[in-house]
Amino acid sequence: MKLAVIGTGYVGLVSGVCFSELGNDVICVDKISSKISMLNGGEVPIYEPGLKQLIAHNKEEGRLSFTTDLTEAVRNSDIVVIAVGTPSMSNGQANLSYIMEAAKEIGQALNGFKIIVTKSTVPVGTNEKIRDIIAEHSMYPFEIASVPEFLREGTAIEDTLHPDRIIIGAATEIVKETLIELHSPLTNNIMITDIRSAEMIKYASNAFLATKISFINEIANICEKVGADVTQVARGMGYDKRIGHSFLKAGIGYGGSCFPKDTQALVQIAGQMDYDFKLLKSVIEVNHDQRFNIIRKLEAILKELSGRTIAVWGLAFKPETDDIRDAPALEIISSLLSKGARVKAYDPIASKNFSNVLQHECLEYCNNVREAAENADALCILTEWNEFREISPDLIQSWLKLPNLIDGRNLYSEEELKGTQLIYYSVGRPNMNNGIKEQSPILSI
Ligand SMILES: NC(=O)c1ccc[n+]([C@@H]2O[C@H](COP(=O)([O-])OP(=O)(O)OC[C@H]3O[C@@H](n4cnc5c(N)ncnc54)[C@H](O)[C@@H]3O)[C@@H](O)[C@H]2O)c1
Ligand SMILES: O=c1ccn([C@@H]2O[C@H](COP(=O)(O)OP(=O)(O)O[C@H]3O[C@H](CO)[C@@H](O)[C@H](O)[C@H]3O)[C@@H](O)[C@H]2O)c(=O)[nH]1
Repeated sequence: MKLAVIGTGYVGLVSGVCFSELGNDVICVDKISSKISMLNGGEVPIYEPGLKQLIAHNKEEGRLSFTTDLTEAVRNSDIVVIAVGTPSMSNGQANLSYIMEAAKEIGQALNGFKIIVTKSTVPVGTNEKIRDIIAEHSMYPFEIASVPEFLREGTAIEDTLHPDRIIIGAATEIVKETLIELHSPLTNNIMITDIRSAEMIKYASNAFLATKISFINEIANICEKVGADVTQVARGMGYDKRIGHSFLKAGIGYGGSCFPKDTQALVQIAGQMDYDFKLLKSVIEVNHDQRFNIIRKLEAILKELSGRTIAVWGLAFKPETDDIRDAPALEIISSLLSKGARVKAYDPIASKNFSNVLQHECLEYCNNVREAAENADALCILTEWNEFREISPDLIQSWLKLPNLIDGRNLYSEEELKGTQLIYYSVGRPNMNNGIKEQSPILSI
């Protein structure tokens, strides 16, 4: 099949290259000419493991190309995939301006029957608006479909080539049949549904996963008070098949380009229909507060942060990505700076993106873990990069001026801390001091 994919962010690029890998002819379009020049020159504007090689392979095979010319791409395709951004507006609602603009341009470009598939995450009813806008600008017949995307950054190719499920929201047989044929090499688990339900499945899935994270973070906060270990609690809970192990890692809260924006958008979608989504509002509030536990823990140890030097390892919202959209590190570092601390930050690949949005005279971007940690009054770990796991707590202690380690991702085990003189605060686990576990007071029962 011939596909035009509009937008070369994570979703457009990864799904475009994966469709190409399946043997389809794919033209990826972006209005940002620098992105297209990079892609044509063999560079990839985002960091995603394996993506560069897969793009190169499919370009060589002659099945994948990049252009800024949306009209030409649409005219040479049977299926047009919309994968443009739907960022948050200041009130939390999804900004649909890129979607509407793309729909208009697609409508103007149509030159015969095509299926227009929306992969962007959009509020319920948006695909119907897309249909109206295209119809307004085109005299050719077309059909629409909602095929939401569930890939995760960092494992995007694996997720796309081996998805848990494909959701196809469509109204007519021709669309259902064509899209089943397109996706069937990926999985047998293809669910056909109506367009509005497909749109809602995406938001409900992200909201549910975000809820799991906020739930376990609250359990972690209680574990700290009662002297239990949240990693053990999550493990024990996860053995129940109805609960499962995934998305029960306590930490500093979720970030990234999706959960924060999609949870906010779903609250707004509900609100517009006069429904107060109380549970999701709490999930968002808990998530926002969780990142400040890092500050509270630092203050518990150091009291005053003004004049202190704090090392930070990890700026990306999660490992294996250079994406810093809504990364907890942004607010944590901003808070440290506002309290008068000096921050030495290191991330294996996200420092450049981070420094584009956060510059401060007291914020220094370091070239490696040691440079960041040396002579600091405390080290905070904010992203669980494997590179950090490999560094022993002993070595960290030898680099720091004061032996304070705040581990926001529970990287180290009790065993690894034994024998060190570190004061170690993690998430939802007993604090360690000089290699010894601190006992919480026993509950009066
Ligand atoms: N990032 C993810 O991991 C992920 C996963 C699943 C779903 N989603 C959803 O997919 C959508 C895209 O996300 P993303 O992170 O890939 O977006 P992004 O914002 O990183 O990239 C979107 C790209 O679309 C381009 N664009 C916008 N309007 C255009 C137009 N009219 N013509 C050509 N190009 C245009 C922009 O220049 C940009 O490069 C969002 O709705 C998002 O919520 C994202
Ligand atoms: O147990 C967990 C799991 C995740 N996180 C955090 O949650 C955020 C999101 O992680 P993840 O879901 O792995 O990354 P994303 O790439 O944002 O992917 C999510 O958002 C995408 C965009 O909608 C969806 O397509 C994916 O299915 C969905 O997992 C990150 O900050 C993680 O640190 C936790 O704190 N604890």
